[in-house]
Amino acid sequence: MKAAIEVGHVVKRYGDLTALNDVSFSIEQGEFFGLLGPNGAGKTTLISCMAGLVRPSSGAVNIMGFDAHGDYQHARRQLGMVPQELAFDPFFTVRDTLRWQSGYFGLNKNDAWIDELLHHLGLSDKANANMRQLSGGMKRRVLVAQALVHRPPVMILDEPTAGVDVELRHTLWQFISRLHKEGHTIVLTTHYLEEAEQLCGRIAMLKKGELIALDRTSTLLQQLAGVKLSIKVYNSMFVAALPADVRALCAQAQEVESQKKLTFTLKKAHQVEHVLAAVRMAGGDIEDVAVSQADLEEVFVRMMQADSGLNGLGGHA
Ligand SMILES: Nc1ncnc2c1ncn2[C@@H]1O[C@H](COP(=O)(O)OP(=O)(O)OP(=O)(O)O)[C@@H](O)[C@H]1O
Repeated sequence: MKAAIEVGHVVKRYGDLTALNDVSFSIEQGEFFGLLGPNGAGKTTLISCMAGLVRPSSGAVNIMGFDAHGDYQHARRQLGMVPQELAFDPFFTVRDTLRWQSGYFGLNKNDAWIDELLHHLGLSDKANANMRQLSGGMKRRVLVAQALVHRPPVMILDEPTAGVDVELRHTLWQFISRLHKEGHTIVLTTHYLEEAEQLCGRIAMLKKGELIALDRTSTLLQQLAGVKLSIKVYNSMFVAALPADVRALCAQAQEVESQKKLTFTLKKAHQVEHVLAAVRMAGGDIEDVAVSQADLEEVFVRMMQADSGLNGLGGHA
């Protein structure tokens, strides 16, 4: 079976800036795939390459076997894209907006499907409202409907729930999950790691234009996370005396009301005792200890701040 999306050695340069540096991976049909990375990592550039909106400096993207640039018409038909930006003709009604988009794909009798989309996105009673009369959240629902008017097998969502209220987020995810169950391939960029953790089967992480991790969500969590150990200490002068292996496990050190809170990300539970013993040996006066399962947020922060550990935090109170 051909891949839903094949990204092959994609490089994108803007002048001196390399926004994407030799990125390669493929997404199978039917996957729910997450693309994560901090601001400026290259996520939007990459999905714009997928949608044929940005031309790679070198390399290529294929959508269901069609070159996103060389065969734009065919590739675009396979793809529904929900962009970050809200951009509509304010004088169009919701229905006109969706009819216009259908016409772009040569679909002139698409009202039955448009009605279905409006229904599932809770927009039926807004069908004849002008776009400018809609709230931001409603406009975002129309963006989703617009991406789906031509029933594309592959759907790309660029931070679809940014700034959206809880209810809409819930409605959207219910609908997107349904599409996924029906066999659609879904690619999602998000800053809400919780969403990615719950929804995505695999996750790719981008950092400064490079692909730094790509794995099943569960594997990524197992391999890189594990246990989170937080300790509160009165006196943190001891930090400098901690052995290097323990310092390297420290993901975060912060001041909380004249106390120091150190957070360690550990792969195995038995390391908890090792860290606590090292803190005591170094003269740390432990006030409180909390152990919990690490989540994707920690994996992400850790990977993005790779080798930071206690460096730069000085280890002083
Ligand atoms: N048209 C452009 N011209 C010049 N530089 C650009 C252009 N588009 C993006 N960039 C730069 O490329 C880099 C990657 O940007 P991109 O928008 O892809 O990141 P992102 O991961 O989507 O970030 P965010 O989470 O903030 O949306 C950034 O440094 C950005 O400033």
